This record gives sequence, C-alpha cells and structure tokens, in this order.
Amino acid sequence: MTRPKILLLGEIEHAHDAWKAVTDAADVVEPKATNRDEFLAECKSGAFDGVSAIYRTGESAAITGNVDVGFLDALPKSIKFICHRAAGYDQIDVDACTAREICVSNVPTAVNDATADTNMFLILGALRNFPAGMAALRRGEWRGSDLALGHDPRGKILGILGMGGIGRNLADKARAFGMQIRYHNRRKLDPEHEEGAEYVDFETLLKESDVLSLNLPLNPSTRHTISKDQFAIMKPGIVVVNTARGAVMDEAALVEALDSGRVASAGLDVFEDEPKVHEGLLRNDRVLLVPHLGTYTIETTIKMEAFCINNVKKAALEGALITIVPEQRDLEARLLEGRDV
Ligand SMILES: O=CC(=O)O
Repeated sequence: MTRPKILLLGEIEHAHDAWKAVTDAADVVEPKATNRDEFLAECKSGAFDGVSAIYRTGESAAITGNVDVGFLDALPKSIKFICHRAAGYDQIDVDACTAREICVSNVPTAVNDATADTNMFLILGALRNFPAGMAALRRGEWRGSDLALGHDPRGKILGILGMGGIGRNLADKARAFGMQIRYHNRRKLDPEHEEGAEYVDFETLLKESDVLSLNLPLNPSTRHTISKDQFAIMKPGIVVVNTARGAVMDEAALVEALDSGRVASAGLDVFEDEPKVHEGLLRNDRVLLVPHLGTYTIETTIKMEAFCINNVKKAALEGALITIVPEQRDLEARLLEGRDV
C-alpha cells in the first residue's frame, strides 16, 4: 500500500512527538529550494508529485513566497490540502485555493491567550507612556525631562474592532483591569458570547473609544480599514493598538495622526511591511513597538504546531481537515457531499 505524502514547508520546532506520529504513517518531503524561483522549478520538476497535503509556516514564505496563483499553478494536482501554522492566513489566496478545490486550514483558538496577553501589554504600555520612560532610562536620563503622566485603564472605553476568539479573550482580560468593553464586528454576537460587551457601529467605536484595539483578520476587504478618514473622527487623544496584521491600518496615516496629536500613543506588534518599520514610528517614543511576538511563547508555539500537525495528519491519512477556514465552509460541504454520492 502506498504511504501518504506530505510536503513540509518550514520547520517543526517543538511538537516533535506529535510530528513523529505523522512521520510513522506518512512520507515527508522537503524542498531543496532556497528561493521562490527554485521552489517553483522544483514543483514543476515532479519532486512533489503524489503529495496530498502541505504543512507550512509563515516563515516559509521567505523561500516559497506567498500561496498565490503562481504558487498554486506550480503545485502537482495531487495536492488537496494546505495546513497553515498560524492564525492569520493573509499569505494565502483562499479564493484561488477554492477555485482549485484545495482546502485550507489555519490555527485559531490556540493563539488566543498569547495574542490577547500581548494586546493587554500594548494597551497598558501605551496608556502609561512606558516606551518614553524606558527610552529615557536607556539614554541615561532616568525619566527624561518631560515625561507625561500616563492614564489608568480603569473606567476607560476599550473599543475592539473584530470580536473573534482573540477579541473576546482580550475583552475578558481588559475587564479585569476595569475597562468598559465595546465592539464592532460584521455581525453582532449572541448575548452569551458578548459577556456584557456593548455592540456599536463602526463610527461610534471610532468616535467614543479611549483605546481602539484592532483584532480583525487581514484580507482584501479589510486592508486599510483604519486610514486617514477614520483617524479624523477618532476621539482626540485615543490610544491605538494592533496585534492583528499591520495592513489593516494605513501606517503612514497612523504616523500623521500621532504627529498631529489626534492619536496620543500606540502599541504595535504588527507592521505593514514586516520586517520594515515606518521611520515615523521608530522615531516616536509614544509608540510601543514589538517585533511580531504575539504568539511567540513556547507553550503557544507547541499548541499551534500540534493543532496544525493534527490537521495535516487527518488530511493526509483520511482526506479531510479537522478545521477549515470560514471562507471554505461551502467548499467543504460540497466536497463531503460529493464523497457520499
Ligand atoms: O501572527 C500570528 C498568527 O497569525 O498566528
């Protein structure tokens, strides 16, 4: 009997036991390519023929590039599943995958705690002006000469844009700091998931929040959701934090809003063009900058790897995913129906 084949793009760094259960049952191939052109040529050479499922990390894009039409066209037709080891899957053209009946999974839930922890750190740091004080200390000036007093989170309105798993986890944490939670989402949540958070329209969220947290996924329709026009109606002195993806906000417009004082301070874990960071953010010590460390813990990395490994294992051995990205629920239903016939 032929063993299933998996293409590994990236590394398994921690969940070695879970991965061993995969390699016991399936053959794993890895590319030799060191850049995108070589990878596409390797695909076309037949090196990955017979592979049914891919396990990929976001970091693997440094070699293969994004999962776009060019990538998908080079893959052997045998590939039916792409299992992505991250929550955000903006590197993957899901519509192009759907058109080729390639199912995609990401890693939801496992990332919620660590990302919301980072989010809370950014909120506290930006509210309290910690980056300016910390920078002064490192310059040998203790607090510096004009360190502004910070603000307490208690009693402040936290506006969460995107109330998915991370947004709801953040809401729980922020409640413990005495913040009042409001949110905006495509759809209002069922009351049992709101836990007292108030649903408001997008404009109200911008106009009335003391702190705005961006927790929405990046896709073609959410790019630059926050730009010049949105900054213009925000409450003056607002604090803006982002742990989602840099490009949900127009970074140049944020720099202007910080320079004009409309935005008092910001906390950012993600950037539009990582690993580059806008000069206007680097020079501004009212901005707390973190190099995309939202999920960067041992515990969460193990959970994320195990989640993705379970998906790729089921894909390769049983021809199905445990979780599919929401945009492909119809595709999944169609494929399952086809299989029953
Ligand atoms: O940024 C981290 C993730 O998308 O998992």
